[in-house]
Amino acid sequence: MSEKKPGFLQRLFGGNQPEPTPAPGETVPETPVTPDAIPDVPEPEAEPPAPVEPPDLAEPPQAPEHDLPPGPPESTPDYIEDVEDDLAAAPQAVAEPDQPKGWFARLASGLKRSSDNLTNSITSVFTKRKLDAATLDELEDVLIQADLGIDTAIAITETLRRDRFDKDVSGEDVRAVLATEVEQVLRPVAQPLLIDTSKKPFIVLMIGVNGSGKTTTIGKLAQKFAAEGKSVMLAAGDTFRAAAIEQLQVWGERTGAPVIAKPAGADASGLAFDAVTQARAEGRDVLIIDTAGRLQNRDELMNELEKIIRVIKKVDPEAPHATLLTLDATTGQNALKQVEIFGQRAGVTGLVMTKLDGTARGGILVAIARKFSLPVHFIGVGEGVGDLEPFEATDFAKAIAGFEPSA
Ligand SMILES: Nc1nc2c(ncn2[C@@H]2O[C@H](COP(=O)(O)OP(=O)(O)OP(=O)(O)O)[C@@H](O)[C@H]2O)c(=O)[nH]1
Repeated sequence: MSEKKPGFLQRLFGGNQPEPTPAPGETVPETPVTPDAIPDVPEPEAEPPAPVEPPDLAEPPQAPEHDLPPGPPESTPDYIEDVEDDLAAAPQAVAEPDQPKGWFARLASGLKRSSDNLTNSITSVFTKRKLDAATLDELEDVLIQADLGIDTAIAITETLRRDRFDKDVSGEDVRAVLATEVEQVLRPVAQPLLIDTSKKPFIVLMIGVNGSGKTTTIGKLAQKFAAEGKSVMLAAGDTFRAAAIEQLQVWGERTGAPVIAKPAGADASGLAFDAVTQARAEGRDVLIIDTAGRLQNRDELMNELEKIIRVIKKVDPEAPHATLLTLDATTGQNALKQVEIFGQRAGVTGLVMTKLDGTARGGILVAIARKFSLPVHFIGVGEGVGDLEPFEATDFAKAIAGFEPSA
């Protein structure tokens, strides 16, 4: 699935850098990505999800808020048809899958803030200096501040201490060691999401904190699976927000996947049950279930998530076959807590890291990989449908260390 087009190297450090997505919790003052953006440590207090919110500005086109009449679940409820009429008249805000750049260029471009942050700091530490203990200490600080995690920071400095102590070391030498170490950490977790076609449907449950990119990722995945010829169904399990239901309907329209939805405020477990039953009856290949965003420290919301999973298991005891946690890279260290708690409560089977384009803290993925060894299936470096790709350790390691793919 990974697309490698020629010509991307020139754009690696590229001039036509898109305006980075603002990153909540960044040290650099920025404008928030969305109203739902999650602040960094200390952990924010959750606002209980509101039944109706105005749509995110950066989301796909949103119809005006509708009063959603109650009714039985069905593939295309009447109120959705009204929404679709409105959407048809609205401009399409979701990026078209036309991607002038190759994937590595987009990855490098997206990770540019992270890699600039690292490479500039490394360069400032290694300006014509022999490698001594003080320099190694400084380097360790730089690596920790880049969110790579203490273990990785120590591994890198220990390698340098062993091989290069008291010798001239350039920033580029250090970046090479960094790339090698990061790749070693990431290689075991870079695993594709394998769809077991013997499951009809293969059920993917998408979970994560508010605004982490669940719905957008579902849309991007639906597009990928549909392009592979799979028959996909979506379930609008974020029943807290009418806008989220509509957002998923837009993705359903775009990808040709029917969307099981209920009016906002409906019971998410009931919706999941109906969706699994219907997808099974229709012999669908893949069912992707959206869920409302919830902070991991909100016990009652985590209980609700556990209930959704119990209800899914009533129809298929082996399901969900994949429980994917979407992590917003801009949340930095808080992502470690999210993996831990969602893992305990919901049995996360794999990770998707989004918004790597909006942060200088992409190193957090390395810390997460080392600590949890959970598969990382996909990373997102933009809002467009082509900005989600299977995760590849070598590409990521080279991009974050500021190298070209062939280096
Ligand atoms: N820059 C950037 N933005 C992204 C990426 N993935 C998602 N987004 C944006 O992040 C915002 C939130 O995405 P959603 O998919 O609505 O997040 P969610 O987790 O479903 O949100 P809730 O339903 O509120 O929990 C939207 O504006 C997306 O376009 C990414 O990889 N890069």
